[in-house]
Amino acid sequence: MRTIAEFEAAARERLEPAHYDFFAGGAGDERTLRANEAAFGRRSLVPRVLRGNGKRDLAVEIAGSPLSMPVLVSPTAFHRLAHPDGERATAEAVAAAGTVMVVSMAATTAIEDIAAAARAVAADPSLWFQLYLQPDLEFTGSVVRRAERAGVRALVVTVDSPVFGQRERDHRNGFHDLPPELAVENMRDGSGSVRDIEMSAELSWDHLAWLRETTSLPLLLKGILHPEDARLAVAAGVDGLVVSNHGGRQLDTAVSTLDALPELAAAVGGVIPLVLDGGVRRGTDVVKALALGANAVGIGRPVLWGLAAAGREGVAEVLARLREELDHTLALCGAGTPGELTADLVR
Ligand SMILES: Cc1cc2nc3c(=O)[nH]c(=O)nc-3n(C[C@H](O)[C@H](O)[C@H](O)COP(=O)(O)O)c2cc1C
Ligand SMILES: CCCCC(=O)C(=O)O
Repeated sequence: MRTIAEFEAAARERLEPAHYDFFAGGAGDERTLRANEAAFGRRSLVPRVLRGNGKRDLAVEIAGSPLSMPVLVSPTAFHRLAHPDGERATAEAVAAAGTVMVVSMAATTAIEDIAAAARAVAADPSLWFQLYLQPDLEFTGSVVRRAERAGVRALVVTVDSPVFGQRERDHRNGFHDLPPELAVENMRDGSGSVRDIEMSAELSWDHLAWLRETTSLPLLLKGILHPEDARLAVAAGVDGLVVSNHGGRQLDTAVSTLDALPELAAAVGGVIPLVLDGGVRRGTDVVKALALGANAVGIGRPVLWGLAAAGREGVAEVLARLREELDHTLALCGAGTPGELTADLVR
């Protein structure tokens, strides 16, 4: 299998239909889900030539973490629904590839076990932890302490989910919960019972200020689309933003991330890094996002397709293909590094 589309087809064959739909689906009419990919298709590259870039270097640094390429793994829930090895397999493949895995708060493996798996293949792996701020701040604080002790290098606070998106496929399939043998392991409280993740519309910048006080880890906000929110985030001392519409799973008809990117890049003016996710499937997509102002991209579903199709090897293969395509596209655009990509290369 060479392309992410082929991995998706293989994953679809293997997965229970309701689980495939949970991974693949989006909110409402899935307009935003489609728009993310379509936005890359609407743009063309205008390559430069004779630039003398025989040796390319894909490495970047984001929020203090080194990445071997400007592609990280966005947080996705329930990896053990995709493959029995679940998040451990993902962590091994991502650590071996030298990039960042953002572990979902809704992982089906405990953060300590994910960190151990990553450390078994790389001396100093970069794991970030995604957090839904819980209205119970004391419990939120205990999850943060746990992630810190496990050695995560940044927190990614998802802010696009004041309520859970309406996913019609899940309603139709009656898919609402994990099977009884799986649990959201990072939501265990002191007594060992597993709490439900609460989405809360009460959350405000005050809660973020509390989090900023409670940890010294770099903080990124995930799910920023409005430039004014980007400015507020900079003012709040946030260390980075993930330009995301949750892969079209929250607000349907929300702007595609690539369309939102230029205004967000202008709003932050390079003061903090921007990671874009949603619809990235090819090396050319990565180049377009970087040229229009992202410092890196995140991939969600492609990792799940690799994992479902072939476990750790499948995730490794998805990352290897994207790296190869990115390197190839840089060469064809006359660029030697991600930093050389500029907006004039995109129409
Ligand atoms: C099955 C699935 C589960 C997800 N779970 C989470 C999650 O737990 N936390 C979160 O912040 N985002 C979650 N996301 C959103 C991803 O982090 C990311 O924004 C999105 O998948 C990017 O789009 P892409 O799948 O087109 O690459 C999930 C996405 C999918 C597809
Ligand atoms: C409570 C699980 C949240 C998973 C999630 O964020 C998603 O499915 O998009």
